[in-house]
Amino acid sequence: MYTVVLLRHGESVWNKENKFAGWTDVGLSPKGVQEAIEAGRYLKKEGYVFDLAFTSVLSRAIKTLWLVLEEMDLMWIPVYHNWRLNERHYGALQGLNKVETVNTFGMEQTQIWRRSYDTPPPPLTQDDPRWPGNDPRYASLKSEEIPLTECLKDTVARFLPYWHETIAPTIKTGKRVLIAAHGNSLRALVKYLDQISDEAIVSLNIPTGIPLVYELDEGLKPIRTFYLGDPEKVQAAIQAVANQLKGGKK
Ligand SMILES: O=C(O)[C@@H](CO)OP(=O)(O)O
Repeated sequence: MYTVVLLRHGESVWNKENKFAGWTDVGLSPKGVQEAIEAGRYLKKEGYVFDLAFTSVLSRAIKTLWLVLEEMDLMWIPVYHNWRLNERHYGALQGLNKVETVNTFGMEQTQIWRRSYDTPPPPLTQDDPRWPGNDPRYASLKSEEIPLTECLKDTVARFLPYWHETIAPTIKTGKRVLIAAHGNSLRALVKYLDQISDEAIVSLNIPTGIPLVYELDEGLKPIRTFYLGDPEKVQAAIQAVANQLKGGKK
């Protein structure tokens, strides 16, 4: 049996302000820093150890991983960064407040952009300052790999090659792996591992800063999955993510 731990970054400044972030490189809020430290403490207390870690190229996931590894006395393990673990690109919604988006475009449309499997938000144009193509961390990407927007289906499509080519083979060598990433890149992985349908994935939400443990069989099929934390608090945190559009006028 293999054990892999997935961790969404701690609360970001834009999670706190309830803004769509996507590939915007926002940092952790003070609460997010605390969540990451507590996740590290909890993992250590429960006896988890990692041989290596994977993360995105976005600071909120990297910083979360740093804090976790510091708490676990594991700052020395190899860490691999890859853009394929980035958050889903939120297109022209990046930077907009979620409730204000509901007020402008309506709940139904906003919910489709936020959670439908295959309808992406409106795209950026390449002259938009939010376009990632001028950012040096994406310099090695082909232009067709740099998203202008993404639905979850697109995130699954760009994430899975990294899973199949790098992460899954690493797990199969027996290495104990931690993946620090984002709400929607982890939803993409959970969808794949648990074979969740396109319809059911709409209502799956992942809370910030709470380790999600997967015990996998030899073929990397899930045997048991659980969050490390008080079940009531975990449920409340999941519900809070689901409720982020609430409070709008339409
Ligand atoms: O803003 C984002 O990039 C994501 C994660 O914070 O938001 P959501 O949960 O609405 O998909």
